[in-house]
Amino acid sequence: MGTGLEFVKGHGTQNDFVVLPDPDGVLDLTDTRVRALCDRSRGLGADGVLRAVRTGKVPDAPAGIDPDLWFMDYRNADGSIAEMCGNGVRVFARYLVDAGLAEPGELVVGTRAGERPVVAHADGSVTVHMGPATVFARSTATVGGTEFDGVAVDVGNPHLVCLTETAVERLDLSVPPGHDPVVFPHDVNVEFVNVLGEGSLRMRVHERGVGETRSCGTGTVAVTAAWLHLTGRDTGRAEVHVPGGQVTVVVGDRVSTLTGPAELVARGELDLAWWAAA
Ligand SMILES: N[C@@H](CCC[C@H](N)C(=O)O)C(=O)O
Repeated sequence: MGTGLEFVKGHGTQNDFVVLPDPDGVLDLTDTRVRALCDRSRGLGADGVLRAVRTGKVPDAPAGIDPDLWFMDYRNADGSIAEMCGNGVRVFARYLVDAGLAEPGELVVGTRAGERPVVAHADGSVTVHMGPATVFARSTATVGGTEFDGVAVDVGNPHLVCLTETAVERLDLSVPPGHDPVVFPHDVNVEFVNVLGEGSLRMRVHERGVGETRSCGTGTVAVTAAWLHLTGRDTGRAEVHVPGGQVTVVVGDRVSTLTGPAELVARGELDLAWWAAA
């Protein structure tokens, strides 16, 4: 490698990220630089940025996370910070293993939602222990003047899940769905879901801080929890089909798991002059 800034590009079910290795926490990752990196015309293009930094070097990391753990400092494409990213953690784990920073198998990743145990499987897929998925309210979303009933779910970050009979392919998600700011004071990720059969869900998502994406890992956990809740159950399993692929979600009493693919597609260097000007 030369003198530029190292990056890795990866995706999980086509939710794509730029990984920036920064073990000592010295990168000045401003929201302007995140926006430039994620821009698909003037940057590398991505839904978000994952800075790989030791937890002890992150001043705003939640208390109680082992300072030696690798911390996923997640940023949305608009530069905003989010608590958690389910597809991002899978890509992050693959990056750590690929870079020799973690052994394949079981590892733990620090996130703003807390520690997340992960299993990096030999076939390239990754299982993430996502913590609890908590249904906390009923609310509504509006798309093109039509109101959809929804269930509010906390998966470390906020989600509004709308199960609907309208084919999700028909919805216009080019603009953010309307939502109730009293229920979601910090904005929200909104999912629309068709039930295909027992344990089989189809989802589209409009992500806070990004726009429509081809997948959202925390969203797949939220839609499974909401579907179970609306069918009178607290625990269960679903295959969730998203535009970018398919993942498996198991919602348990205290913890949910998300299993799906994670692929690294490129590694290279950012031009230092571009970075300085960004
Ligand atoms: N794509 C992610 C979620 C990323 C964060 C989200 N946009 C938010 O602001 O909460 C996932 O895979 O979970």
